[in-house]
Amino acid sequence: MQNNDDPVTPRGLFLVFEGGEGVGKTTQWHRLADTLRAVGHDVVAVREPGGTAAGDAIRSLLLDPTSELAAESEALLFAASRAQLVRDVIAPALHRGAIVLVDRFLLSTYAYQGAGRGLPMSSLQAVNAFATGGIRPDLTLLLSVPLDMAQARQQARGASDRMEQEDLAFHQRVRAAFEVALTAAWEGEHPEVGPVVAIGADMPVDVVTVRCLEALVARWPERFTAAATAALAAI
Ligand SMILES: Nc1ncnc2c1ncn2[C@@H]1O[C@H](COP(=O)(O)OP(=O)(O)O)[C@@H](O)[C@H]1O
Ligand SMILES: Cc1cn([C@H]2C[C@H](O)[C@@H](COP(=O)(O)OP(=O)(O)O)O2)c(=O)[nH]c1=O
Repeated sequence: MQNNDDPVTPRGLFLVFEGGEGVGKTTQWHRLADTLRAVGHDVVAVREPGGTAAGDAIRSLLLDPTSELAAESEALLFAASRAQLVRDVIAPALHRGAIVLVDRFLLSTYAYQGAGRGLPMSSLQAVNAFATGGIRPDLTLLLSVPLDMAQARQQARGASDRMEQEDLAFHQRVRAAFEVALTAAWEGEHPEVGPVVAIGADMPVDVVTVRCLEALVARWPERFTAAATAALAAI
């Protein structure tokens, strides 16, 4: 296990999927993991909250519609799950050179607990710096679709959790926060998030996968051209 006195110096690649509910993050996270493994990459795919025994217990508490949590407790629980995931899974995988794909990370906290719940950004940054020990994504793929499409996809998926049950105004604040994260000014103020790239996800699943891979090829051509070629051939 890492501790905060032992800085993480990863060799692998840390990639994050972000966006509101129903944009297709989980679908693309699965597909990208499968596509990369098929061409021989060592891939570790985990989701937040969760991905460890403690994190999965925290996830149940956070998403259970009957849980009554103050906004501050909620933020600390998301951060606790993240702290465990970084130390048990993400940092060790990066050290051995794996590609780590995470379904949600810091940006979700800023959008949901910051914009959604109205907690101060400086507190969230401090708590999360402690939680992550300073480990930073190499790239965040921020998926977006028009609101009506996200809602239709969400309804098709069924049963809603504690966060999904929040009102429309909450989800509009979350959505707006994700959009702001694409601006150069926001990125400049949040170096801990790393670079963020927008992926238009309002297309068939296969096409969105190719878009994700193209974003990776643009940064790391040697590493991802084979996977992108295979994904294109599969359409
Ligand atoms: N590109 C797409 N086109 C049509 N349906 C999709 C697409 N991507 C995902 N879906 C469907 O939409 C629903 C939500 O997708 P999911 O990946 O769970 O979204 P998220 O993780 O962002 O909430 C699922 O039923 C999924 O099968
Ligand atoms: C990681 C994270 C997630 N969340 C929320 C977003 C989701 O509503 C929920 C995770 O549920 P999940 O089912 O994983 O998301 P999705 O349905 O989009 O695939 O937790 C936060 O509020 N803060 C966070 O830091």
